[in-house]
Amino acid sequence: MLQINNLSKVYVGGIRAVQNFNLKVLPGEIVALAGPNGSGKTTLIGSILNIIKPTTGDVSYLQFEAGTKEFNSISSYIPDELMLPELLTANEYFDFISSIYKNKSSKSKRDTLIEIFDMSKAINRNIETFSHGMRKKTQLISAFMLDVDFIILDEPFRGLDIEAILVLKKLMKNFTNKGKSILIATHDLNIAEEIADRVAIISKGYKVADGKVHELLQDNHCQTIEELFLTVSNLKERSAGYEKLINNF
Ligand SMILES: Nc1ncnc2c1ncn2[C@@H]1O[C@H](COP(=O)(O)OP(=O)(O)OP(=O)(O)O)[C@@H](O)[C@H]1O
Repeated sequence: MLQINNLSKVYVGGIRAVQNFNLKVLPGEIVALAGPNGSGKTTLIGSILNIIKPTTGDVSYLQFEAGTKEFNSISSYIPDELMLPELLTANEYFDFISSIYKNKSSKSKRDTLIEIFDMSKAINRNIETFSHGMRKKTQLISAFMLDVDFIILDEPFRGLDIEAILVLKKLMKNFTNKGKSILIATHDLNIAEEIADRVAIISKGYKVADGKVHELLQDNHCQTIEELFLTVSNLKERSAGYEKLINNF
């Protein structure tokens, strides 16, 4: 189980990006993390990856603390930015990732992923020649070819075509059906509702909702996940205000 315990982050200058945040991602679960711009998602993910040092609190998976060799060897991460080594071919990049994860990388999984993401013809080309979607697929293949216990995905569906979206949804379900865990950060609430077992909403650094979507809708007297998001993020009044502005635009 991935566990974020009472995590807070105050940046230099006093900005409180994350405040007393707790979250569990159980084996077999997909949890979606959503929140308005600037609400603390990136800070939280950075803390899980040990790129950002929390002011208080910690992150662990079973007995392994974030930042340890053990923690890193059982996790993989796909960032939203498509930063890849441009002068390597996709195949060379996969070799490189495999060499880091050593025996945790599977050649047969890699071949299957290349096939189902329709990348067979591209893998011997330099990444610098890839489109946005091909870069995303390259990152997804590099994460799902590994035998890790949990994956963190930042906006994994952004820029993928319809077929790749369907493939990714199935892959994610297949991964968690084996008792593994996925945390995705996304602004796409419809996909979050469709694929996540639980949704956690962060607003101004605080966790303001965490649960199954149908239960959260009921508890907050909301009809849709968008309405829920605006309600728990305290943005409902603002949204009524800008509706007026748009009507008079
Ligand atoms: N390095 C930094 N120094 C100071 N403040 C920062 C730093 N990084 C982020 N912040 C602040 O922390 C808060 C949370 O930012 P964060 O990037 O975690 O939000 P986010 O939810 O990922 O936003 P978005 O959806 O726009 O990507 C914001 O107020 C932001 O200005």
